[in-house]
Amino acid sequence: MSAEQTQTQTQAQTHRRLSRDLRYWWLVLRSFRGLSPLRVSALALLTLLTAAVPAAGIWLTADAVQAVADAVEGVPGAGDRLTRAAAGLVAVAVGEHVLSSVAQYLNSLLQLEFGAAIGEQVMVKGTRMDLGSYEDPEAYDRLQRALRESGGGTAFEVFEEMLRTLTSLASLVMVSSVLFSWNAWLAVVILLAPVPTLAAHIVFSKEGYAVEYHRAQDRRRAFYYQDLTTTDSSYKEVKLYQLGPYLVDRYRALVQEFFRVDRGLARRRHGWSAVLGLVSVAGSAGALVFALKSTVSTGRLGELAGYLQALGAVHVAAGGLLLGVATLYQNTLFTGNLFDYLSLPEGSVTGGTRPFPQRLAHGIEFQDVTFRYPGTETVALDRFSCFVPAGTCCALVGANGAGKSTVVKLLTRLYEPTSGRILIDGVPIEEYDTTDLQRNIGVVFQDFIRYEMPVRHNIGFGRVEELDDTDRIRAAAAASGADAFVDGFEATYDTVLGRHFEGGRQLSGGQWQKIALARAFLRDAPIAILDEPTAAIDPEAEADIFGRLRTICSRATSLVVSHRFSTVRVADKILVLDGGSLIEEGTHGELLALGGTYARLFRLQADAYLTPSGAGPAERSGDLV
Ligand SMILES: Nc1ncnc2c1ncn2[C@@H]1O[C@H](COP(=O)(O)OP(=O)(O)OP(=O)(O)O)[C@@H](O)[C@H]1O
Repeated sequence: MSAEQTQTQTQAQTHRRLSRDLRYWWLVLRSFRGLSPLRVSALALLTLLTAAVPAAGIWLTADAVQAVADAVEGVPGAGDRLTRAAAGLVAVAVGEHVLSSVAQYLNSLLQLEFGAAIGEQVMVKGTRMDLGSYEDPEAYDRLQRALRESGGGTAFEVFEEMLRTLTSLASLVMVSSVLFSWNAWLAVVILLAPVPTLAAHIVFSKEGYAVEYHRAQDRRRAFYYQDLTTTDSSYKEVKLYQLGPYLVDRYRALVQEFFRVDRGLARRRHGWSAVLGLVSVAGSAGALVFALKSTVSTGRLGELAGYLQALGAVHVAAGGLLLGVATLYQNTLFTGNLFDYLSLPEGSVTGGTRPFPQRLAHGIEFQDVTFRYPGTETVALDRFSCFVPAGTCCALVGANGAGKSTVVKLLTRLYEPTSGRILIDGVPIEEYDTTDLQRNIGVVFQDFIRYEMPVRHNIGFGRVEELDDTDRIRAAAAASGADAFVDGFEATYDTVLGRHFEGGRQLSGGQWQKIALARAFLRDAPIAILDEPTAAIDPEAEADIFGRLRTICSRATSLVVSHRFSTVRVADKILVLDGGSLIEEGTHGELLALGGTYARLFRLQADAYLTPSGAGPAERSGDLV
């Protein structure tokens, strides 16, 4: 590439970066829209007013010192000038104090308001994102980077730095006009002195950000190792497999690598800052000597006092500018993570306007559905077709990775099929209003949530608008068998579950699962999906739930994913998946008679239970289907 092309490319990059930064600044300012306009404008005005303080101070100091010198010489009127200048200096000092006290108060209020608003926006956005954004590592990294900014602290700092930079600039301009009115050359030297240090700060802030950006995965890994050694859910395994030292070693290796890179950066940053800072110091010292010498020839002592104060004022304003620009640059990049996240496209899964039926009349149909997870080549479903008649209970079985949960994700519209169609009551699924569709599906996922909240919420979240309807919550708990233990709690449905909060009560795995089932039952929706709903529930309770499933989900068309044949056999229809395709379907009896995969696996599991001694059922059959 020629030097000219490289230059053009660099210019284009700079241009792109600048317009991106301008966009982020605009987004930061726009985020203030919902906050108190009076507070925002008062803060901006007060902060900018403080910019006039240094120039006024220099002017008045020069006046006062000259008046003192003239008074000593007995120049007429010098005493009055001195009184005026001294009064001016006092007024400026008091004014600055009042302005900055009020500005600090407004600043702290706005910071609280801003943090709360951004935190809320991040949460709302999280609920609107596609599942793909959570399951794709790159998108998840972006999400995590944004979460780190979700307190709004960095974005607010950008606002503060914009103000500080503007104030410092305004202050420099005003000080310059005073200095230029005295001596142009001296003004130039004083003003340029801080530039080299400024340049070093900007360059290294940029490098620091790039380093942090590229290590996002490793940072997350380090947090993960920390998490494994400090959370209740992983404690038992880490302890008994003695994983502690290994995890600490992995963590240490990562942070040592961070340290190695950061040390290199710190050496260069501080080395260059020291060298370039020396240039700045030399500039200021030269200006000082020049000011002293020129005062000898002009005899204007007031101006000398002004120069000396100006050196300090320029140092402070340039420092403010330096800090403002450097931190503004770095924080703009970090806050970019937040705004990039907030402006991510929402819901690639598109829906229509058709309301979802209260009860299915025909059924659910998958027609030649193929699905690949975004960013992967693996075909999770391969021309999958099936029909689940309305009002029936259909079971999905298949080996691990066969595609069962993927069917659930497509039916619940968490993903869109790559090709093929899903019809509900003969209508393509995308014609239904997505929110309405999701409201009309009661689902228990394999990895359901254990809300660290009262039982009422854990069950009531099935119909959040009816959280206070204790009778319905009780009925749902009775349907899943959760009432048996909840009624035994002192605070019954107001008992807080989990261990994270004070007074929380921990449940067993099976009890949690019954609570999750109650949540889905409460929904009383036309479609019920239970993805491995009873894996942790004892066989007696499982038989009871499934024996009554039709009564519990009386209006529903249900889809049950299970590895347990005792659960599966009661279904009206069983779909057997293998490698993302449907390989067999029928009732339990029909599939046994067919003598295919289902029959083989059923017998394997049944034999394992009937084997009098030796290997236990789990060992013999495992999770074969
Ligand atoms: N989020 C994802 N991103 C990429 N690939 C995925 C994702 N989830 C699942 N897969 C892949 O899709 C295929 C089907 O997975 P799925 O979870 O549907 O299987 P399953 O039948 O439910 O398995 P199991 O019985 O273990 O729950 C598997 O090959 C799996 O590796």
